[in-house]
Amino acid sequence: MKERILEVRGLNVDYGMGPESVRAVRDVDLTLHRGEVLGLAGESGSGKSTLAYGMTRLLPPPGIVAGGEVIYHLDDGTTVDLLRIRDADLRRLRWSEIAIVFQGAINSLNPVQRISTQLVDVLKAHSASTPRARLDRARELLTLVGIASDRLNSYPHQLSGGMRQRVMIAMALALEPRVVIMDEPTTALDVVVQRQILRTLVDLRERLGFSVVFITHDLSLLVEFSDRIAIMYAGQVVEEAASADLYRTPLHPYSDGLLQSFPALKGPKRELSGIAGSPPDLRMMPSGCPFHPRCARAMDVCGQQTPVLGQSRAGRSVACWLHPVSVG
Ligand SMILES: Nc1ncnc2c1ncn2[C@@H]1O[C@H](COP(=O)(O)OP(=O)(O)OP(=O)(O)O)[C@@H](O)[C@H]1O
Repeated sequence: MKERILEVRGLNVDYGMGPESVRAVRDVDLTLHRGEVLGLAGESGSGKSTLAYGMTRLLPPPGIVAGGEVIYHLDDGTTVDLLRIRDADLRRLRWSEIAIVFQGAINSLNPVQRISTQLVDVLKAHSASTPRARLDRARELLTLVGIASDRLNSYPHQLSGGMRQRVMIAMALALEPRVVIMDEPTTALDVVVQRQILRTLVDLRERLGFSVVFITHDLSLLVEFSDRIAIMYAGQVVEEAASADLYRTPLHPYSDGLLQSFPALKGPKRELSGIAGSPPDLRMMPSGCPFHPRCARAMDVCGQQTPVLGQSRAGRSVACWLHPVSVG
């Protein structure tokens, strides 16, 4: 069996407290294995970023983790719950074990500092090497992500958007983390540049052996670059499958709708249909399956009872009454 590295169990995240609160992530279970790329997809507002912030304890207020655990498997075989360890211990794990590149990170480079200074700062904060060794490492990191090392002395504005994104990836990889979490890192870039950057990341993953959680609303990118995909809707994971299985035979009508929203990668051209309607307001969630008001295949049970994510009879992981969970 593949080695687990990060396990999210029963994670609930709320915005606000008391009667006004909304649940933006509901009872999410996810497992990331060593060396794999796990894609997280869903329309805007489905809770992808909230999940990523929640599991790494970086939620800005009024976000609150309302329950669950996030088990991280250390190299020595022991585990820690990221939601419960001390702040100081968590800080030690960030960057060195788990690196996170959040939405808009491309704009978080300091405009008045050279790339060299910013890369060296990350290295300085976390490792005790000499200035010379840090500079060499910064040069090496740039080369690793496909930027000529003579750009080390550039300022961010002297680099294209794609290069700035590559610098962010270089920073994330600086301390050789075992897990890299990326939230829509490439949406500000055009499709060709996005693909090139993802290709670089996936190639590096193969060479360096880290695992990736990659978050985007662009399912076509995930199908191409991830090993497994989890689909989120209204804060819940509604389907999880190997990328190829999801692409060939999506089981949840929502996954199917998302796939119908982009052109086929291979094979015959198909009609693009998308999904009618919009995601529910979290303050007024529909009864039963949250997707049923938009679902062309909804049955009576869908408005009455909430399906849970479980193994269907075919051994696939889906939360939908069309694919009842096998019992026993
Ligand atoms: N500060 C906040 N207060 C209240 N609700 C919030 C807050 N931030 C996010 N939400 C709600 O939580 C839900 C999940 O948002 P989130 O940003 O995690 O979704 P997402 O799938 O990452 O979307 P996107 O792709 O647009 O980033 C949304 O319904 C959003 O309105």
